[in-house]
Amino acid sequence: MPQLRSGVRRGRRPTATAPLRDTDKGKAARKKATGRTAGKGTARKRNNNVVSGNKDIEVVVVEDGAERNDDAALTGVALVKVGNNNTRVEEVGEEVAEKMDECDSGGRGSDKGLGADDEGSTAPVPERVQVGGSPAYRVEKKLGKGGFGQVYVGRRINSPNPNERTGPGAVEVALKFEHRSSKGCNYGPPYEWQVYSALGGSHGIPRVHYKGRQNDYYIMVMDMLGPSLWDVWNNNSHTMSIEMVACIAIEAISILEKLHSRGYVHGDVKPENFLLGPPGTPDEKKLFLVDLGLAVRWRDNSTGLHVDYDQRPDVFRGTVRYASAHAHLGRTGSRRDDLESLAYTLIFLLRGRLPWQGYQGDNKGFLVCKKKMSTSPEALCCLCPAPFRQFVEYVVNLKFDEGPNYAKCISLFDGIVGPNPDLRPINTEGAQKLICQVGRKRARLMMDDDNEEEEDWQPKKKVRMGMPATQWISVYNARRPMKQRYHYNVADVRLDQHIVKGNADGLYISSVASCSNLWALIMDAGTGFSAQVYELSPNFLPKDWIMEQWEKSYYISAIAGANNGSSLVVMSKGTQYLQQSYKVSESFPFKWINKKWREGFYVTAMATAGTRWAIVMSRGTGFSDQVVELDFLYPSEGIHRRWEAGYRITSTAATSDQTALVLSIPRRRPSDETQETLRTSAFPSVHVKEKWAKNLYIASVCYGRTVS
Ligand SMILES: Nc1ncnc2c1ncn2[C@@H]1O[C@H](COP(=O)(O)OP(=O)(O)OP(=O)(O)O)[C@@H](O)[C@H]1O
Repeated sequence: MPQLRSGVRRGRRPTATAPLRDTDKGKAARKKATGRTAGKGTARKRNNNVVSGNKDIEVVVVEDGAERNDDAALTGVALVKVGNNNTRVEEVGEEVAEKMDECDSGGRGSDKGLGADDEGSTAPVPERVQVGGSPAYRVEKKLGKGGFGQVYVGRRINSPNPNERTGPGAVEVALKFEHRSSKGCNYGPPYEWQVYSALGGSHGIPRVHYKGRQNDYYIMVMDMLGPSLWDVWNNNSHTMSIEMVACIAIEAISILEKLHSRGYVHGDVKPENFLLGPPGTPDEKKLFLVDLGLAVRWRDNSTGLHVDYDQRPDVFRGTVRYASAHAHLGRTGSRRDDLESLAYTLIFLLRGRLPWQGYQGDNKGFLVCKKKMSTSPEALCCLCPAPFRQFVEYVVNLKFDEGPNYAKCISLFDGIVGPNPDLRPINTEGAQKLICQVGRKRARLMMDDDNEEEEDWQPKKKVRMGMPATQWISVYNARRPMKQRYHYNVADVRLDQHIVKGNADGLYISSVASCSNLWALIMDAGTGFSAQVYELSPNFLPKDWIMEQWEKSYYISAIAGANNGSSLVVMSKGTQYLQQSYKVSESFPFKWINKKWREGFYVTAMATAGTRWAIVMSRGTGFSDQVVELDFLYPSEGIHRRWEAGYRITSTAATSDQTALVLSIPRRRPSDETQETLRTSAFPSVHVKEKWAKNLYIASVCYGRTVS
């Protein structure tokens, strides 16, 4: 069954006259299109000589194998040819990730990445510390080291009360050192200080008593805590009882609820960042969450509104093993991400391993995210009690701005732990308070005859199922009635005859796609082109041919690639483009796109061949802004959010792993901005006709990954 996506409609509908259209059988048009004939450079494969001297053309060609081809990972090199002569080498892609898991083989501290090379991690820390009006401390044993700082025991020198255990006068404190040259201190004191000022001492967050700079180090004096959950798991032969993990779930959810209620998301939830209180003290069964260096606001402080949705596929924040799939994909962090990371933390503690451990190399983040998306909650939680699966299912299906039902999540695990809170291996006091609060609120709601609390726990459409599927994605725009024609399952040898016939009928190719090494071809009378050429090539893409056509002032208007590596490139005259570049890459080249955006280029065509991507970017497009939605499944939520913000899909492409949609804001808005999308297993031949009947015409089509 096709899955109909409701589209957006803005502005007036034009007064409809019956649209003119052909069928896939290549029938003659019922009426000749508006007097246009195939232009002077008639749409045929041609081999004219190169005309030199066109200074407006910039060519960016990254040939297969000419670079590391891994834009998503680190730096690559692109050959940039300006005009006909000057070739220079350009660095493309900069390191954007803030913290990454560099070695995922397990082991404490080994999965914390950036910052390890900072001067701060090698320069010796002072032997004596006194900052911000604090007492003087002697620096003792090292407690831990992360990507940003190092944490040591601080022992008060000349303590008036040697029994003072906590608070500003405590004999023993934790000292977190960050070198002034470390990545987190580029603009002064570590960002984490601000977050601790806002959150320190709130339920489950340790208190910071003093902070200040001493010589080269920024130093934070905080409550001394005990082992992390990773330490406990590691010291217990890599196991943890179900009851212990269920208690951790209960208390961790209540800590996150409190942190979220203050407008923040933590951004790096993992076993290493949950610490117990110091052993042998009344807090030894109490859970704390540390490391607020990646915390961000999900709620704007001044407006009180949820922050805006965005996706920057080159930005990764967090730890690879536990990061949410949305974090991998560079989506703005929100409450759902902390809960997804908590779910992975719990499963890790319970099962001792996550299915995406062990990947290495430059594209590790990609492989881990792909595995996360294709692992169903059932597979992830097999052998775990049902509440764990229910929790995973709930959190991976949360929407960007959805308020999680924390109390309901806690109640899932409540049945696993013993009834007497005093006998539980982890103190669940905070969660008890939350459940009581919610209970009181619910009682009030029930008196008001309002059952809102329960609504968000109703079964909803599951987004992540763990079952990969490939489909056709077709995009339809409202247009004045016009002639449009499609062909699909077209073998190489049949292409020419369809194109010649279309041209004779006044049609030009507007989109191309490929499925199973057969081509799909959309031709219509609404392109505005005056001439068109095309090339069917065994290469992805045919560089020499493209450069020849560029010299003759043709610009790439549509591209498609087949699994066998061949490509179909369509170049046209009459586009509004002024300059064009393209890049072929092994992974989606978001860094390159980002760089070209800054130079005034916009994506105007995309294609894939197997796992490779080709992106064409042009100047003079008439777009005022552009964004990318990239996902391991059809990014339905992202598209709806972009639609609401005024974007419309302008290019699509998909591999068998990922779908990419480029959405743009046109400088001149059409009177009817209706756009709809459709996902179908077979080419949507019947559906296209239904769309035509509503004056909706195919604007873009591709075949690839839609379901995970
Ligand atoms: N208050 C504390 N008491 C005891 N140990 C602590 C305390 N704070 C941190 N630690 C230890 O130091 C380690 C590193 O601390 P933290 O996570 O804050 O540093 P980081 O550099 O920000 O780490 P990351 O790379 O995870 O961001 C923790 O995993 C923990 O073992």
